[in-house]
Amino acid sequence: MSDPPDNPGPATAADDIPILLVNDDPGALFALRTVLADLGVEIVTAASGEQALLRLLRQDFSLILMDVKMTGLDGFETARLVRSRPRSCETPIIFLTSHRATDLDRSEGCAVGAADYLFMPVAPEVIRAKVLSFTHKARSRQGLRPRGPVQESGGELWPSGRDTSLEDAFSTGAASPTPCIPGLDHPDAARLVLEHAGDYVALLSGRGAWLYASPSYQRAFGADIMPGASYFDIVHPDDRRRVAEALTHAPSDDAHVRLQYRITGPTERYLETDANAVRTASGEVGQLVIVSRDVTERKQMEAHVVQQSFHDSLTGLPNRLLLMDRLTQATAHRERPDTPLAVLFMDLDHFKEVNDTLGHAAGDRLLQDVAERVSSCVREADTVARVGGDEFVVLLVDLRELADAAVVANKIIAAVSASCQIEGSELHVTPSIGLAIFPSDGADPDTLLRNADVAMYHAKHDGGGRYAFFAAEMQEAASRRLALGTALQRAIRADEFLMYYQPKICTASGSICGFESLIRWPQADGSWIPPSQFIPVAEQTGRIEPIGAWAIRQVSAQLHRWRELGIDNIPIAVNVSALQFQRENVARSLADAVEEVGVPPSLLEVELTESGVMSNPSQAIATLHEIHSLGMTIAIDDFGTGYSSLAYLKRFPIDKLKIDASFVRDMVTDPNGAAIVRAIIGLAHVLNMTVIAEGVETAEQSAFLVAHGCEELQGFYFSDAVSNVDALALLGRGPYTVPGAPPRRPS
Ligand SMILES: Nc1nc2c(ncn2[C@@H]2O[C@@H]3COP(=O)(O)O[C@H]4[C@@H](O)[C@H](n5cnc6c(=O)[nH]c(N)nc65)O[C@@H]4COP(=O)(O)O[C@H]3[C@H]2O)c(=O)[nH]1
Repeated sequence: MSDPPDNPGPATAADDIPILLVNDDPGALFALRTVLADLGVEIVTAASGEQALLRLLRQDFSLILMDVKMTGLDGFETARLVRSRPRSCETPIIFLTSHRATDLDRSEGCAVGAADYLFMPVAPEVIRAKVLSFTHKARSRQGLRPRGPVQESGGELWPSGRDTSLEDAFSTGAASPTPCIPGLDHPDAARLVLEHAGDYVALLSGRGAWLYASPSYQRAFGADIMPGASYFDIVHPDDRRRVAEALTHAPSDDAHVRLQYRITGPTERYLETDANAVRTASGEVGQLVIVSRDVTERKQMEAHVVQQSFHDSLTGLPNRLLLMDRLTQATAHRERPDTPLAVLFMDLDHFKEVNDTLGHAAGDRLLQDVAERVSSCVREADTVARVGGDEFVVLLVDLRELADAAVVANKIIAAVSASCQIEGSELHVTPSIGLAIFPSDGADPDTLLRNADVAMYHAKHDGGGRYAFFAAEMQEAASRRLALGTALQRAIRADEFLMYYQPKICTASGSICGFESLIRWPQADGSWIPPSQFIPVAEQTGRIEPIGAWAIRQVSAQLHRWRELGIDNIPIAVNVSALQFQRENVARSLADAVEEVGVPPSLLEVELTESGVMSNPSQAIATLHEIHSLGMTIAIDDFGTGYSSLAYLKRFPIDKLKIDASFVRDMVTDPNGAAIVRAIIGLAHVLNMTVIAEGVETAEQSAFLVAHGCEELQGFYFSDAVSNVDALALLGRGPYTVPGAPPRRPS
């Protein structure tokens, strides 16, 4: 390689087109020159943008490596002038800049036609590779370009409109080029370049022994780097073979092989390495140039992002996304199709009550606890995922036989049902589990999950704390529920419901002391869909609100019509579902409905189920007081079927307890049933409440209830629920004879 003369003569042969290094920092120019010294490329230097343009007037270059920030003409401005000149408009320019370069710098560089950007500090190998790549390209283009000396002047050098004052400025004041000191072996040069390289740079023998390590490598791995020692000693044992194999395939051209691996040490750290091989004449790897950087933080960040995207943040379990992926893998690549694969869909019974009574923090703690318990019941290869609030899915992949799925389900039920201490409270929760088996219950992940969910619904419906295998009939039932939900939507829009009224009989007088409104849904074929079927579906599908609002309006309108007929002392009870009751504005909507038709609120009785009120007693107490303060009567329906807290019962403004029909049915035959009924009546009276019994079908039942002090009776023995017209007729008839009640004197 020869230094360029200050006053170069005719352009060099195209085979040997020099490159131009432009930098106003002599130290940087020196370092660059040194790095590129042994590439066999002629190097010309310029200490400013102006000097670079001057050089371009005299000769062509295969590549310009130019600093962006220079005093005088900066890199971008110089590039613009280079580009505006037809002779050099295609000369590739690589900008060298610091890591602090802003995106604005980058876009400006692109605008002026930067071929590449190198951010300092940069590994010498990278610069060398780039330079080689561009000079190769220039060589291959050489035949296409007109050769010959560069003309010093004339319109073809710069197009018209150029800044001639600039041209004049650098063509006269030509600063002398930086003196050139050749040789990579210059100790200062090597130190200057390599000490400032941010990456770790090393030269290894073909067998991986250290030949050279940059100071940065030495700082990081100190004692491990010894002459003759193997580079692979710093590579994690599990990654050594892979790294060694990859390095034997390292390319020797301007490409490189990139690999990531762990390094030895007390903590897990990762290197990312670009490797080039220097091959012998026979093609063997003679030496390896490796440029590495520590990417541990990046890997940790990536791992964190993956963890976040595929795992549930509360329990750390796989989320639905990861579950679906595992399920897809498991069903698509079944290695042993003869071994069953089971999907367990699990939901906690009454989880909402834990959340409502103990708060969300306790609920979260419980979910974490459940996650651990379920995970402890399955094998490593199985997957436990959390797919919703209190919903978990277990994918069992390694079952010997189908019955094992039931064994695991039982194990999970036992583990989850064991009591646990959460924030000072002892909790008992039970799970309901549905099982679906691949492929008989579903050949794809979606169907399997859906059917396991359907089976879970059945397990819950049967009382919870149990499992159920999916059966085709369940799907039919689920489809029926779905169809019912859709039909309900249509019925709401088409106003297809009717309100019926069942009388309540006063045991003392035998007269009707009120009605319970009961919704009816007539069908085109003359049949009815009972509310016990469609009200739960309406609750599950979010359609209970419009139905509940309709019922309240209907009852208010009925009360209004009767008042117009002079009947103003017969209250009507309306059923308010648990979901409706939990809405913030339930008292307001009740008040609005009666106000709208001018009916006194005292004529409206509100029937709430025991479980609806007790699921969140602290919230219920406020709502109950609100309703009560409006002047409405409050009755607790189905009393005895749920779990009432006596402490709350005392504090609730409840007027009436309604004994559930199941107790009424059993009480005359079952001593326990009788005891329960007596206890409810006694409790109500102690708490100053009235008692009503529903489902009274026989004279015997009536007599028992009357004998124990029950004030009101309701049931088929007296009357079924009837239309509003028939209800009016019932009001017109005389009092009922109430079995067990003392005979009345004729009035
Ligand atoms: N075996 C027997 N049954 C008797 C007897 N007397 C009355 N019944 C039935 O027992 C149920 C009593 O209503 P509920 O406990 O409030 O239970 C109601 C109530 O929870 C709900 N429901 C009915 N109408 C409405 C409504 O408008 N809104 C809401 N949210 N729920 C309603 O649907 C449930 C069932 O209502 P229905 O099918 O009308 O069934 C009614 C009624 O027809 C009897 O002597 N023997």
